[in-house]
Amino acid sequence: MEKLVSSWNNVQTVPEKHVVGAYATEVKKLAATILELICEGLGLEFGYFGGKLSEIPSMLVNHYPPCPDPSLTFGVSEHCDPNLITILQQESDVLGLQVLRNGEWIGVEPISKAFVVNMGYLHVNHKCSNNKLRSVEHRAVTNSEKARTSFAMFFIPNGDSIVEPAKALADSRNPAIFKSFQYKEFITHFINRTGGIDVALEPFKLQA
Ligand SMILES: O=C(O)CCC(=O)C(=O)O
Ligand SMILES: [Fe+2]
Repeated sequence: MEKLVSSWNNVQTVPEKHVVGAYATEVKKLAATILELICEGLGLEFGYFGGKLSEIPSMLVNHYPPCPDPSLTFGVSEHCDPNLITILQQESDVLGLQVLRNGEWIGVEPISKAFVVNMGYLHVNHKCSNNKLRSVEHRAVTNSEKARTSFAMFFIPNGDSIVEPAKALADSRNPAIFKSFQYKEFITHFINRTGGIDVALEPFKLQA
């Protein structure tokens, strides 16, 4: 985490680096605990998601000024986060985040002192676990009167790390449907893709 904070040395727009650094450190611990609990729940070995798969913390502060006509623009259009796990704090009581459930967009009400935990897009790679872990499509809408701010901390795999269906979760009844790939191969394809998010993993699918 020191690396993250020292990388802000030239960033004049982070006024309270020690506060942000302390926040990032605590959120990182939370993410590590959640990832360990997920491992335990899925029957994966201790530390499966630790290390390289969640090595790079990245913080994004989203600020959405009021928009006179929210029907004209999204704050953030629909997407799945292309990382391992995201811990999001909705700062104010303004509704903005929506998740797609059964084809319907549902508002995620901000709860004071609570985080939203998003499984990243890489978890579609765990379809071999019968979708026990799903990445949810989400978006942020704007508000006609109030500004909104959210803080997202993304935990991103190291570019060289290998992403693959967990061997402990794939068997003859639930065969792996994706091949192993390096995270950097995926993210390059994800960024440069021409279609929707459902095509981002196409090149990594195993032949049926
Ligand atoms: O502002 C939000 O609630 C969502 C932001 C988001 O999805 C993102 O930064 O990836
Ligand atoms: Fe997101």
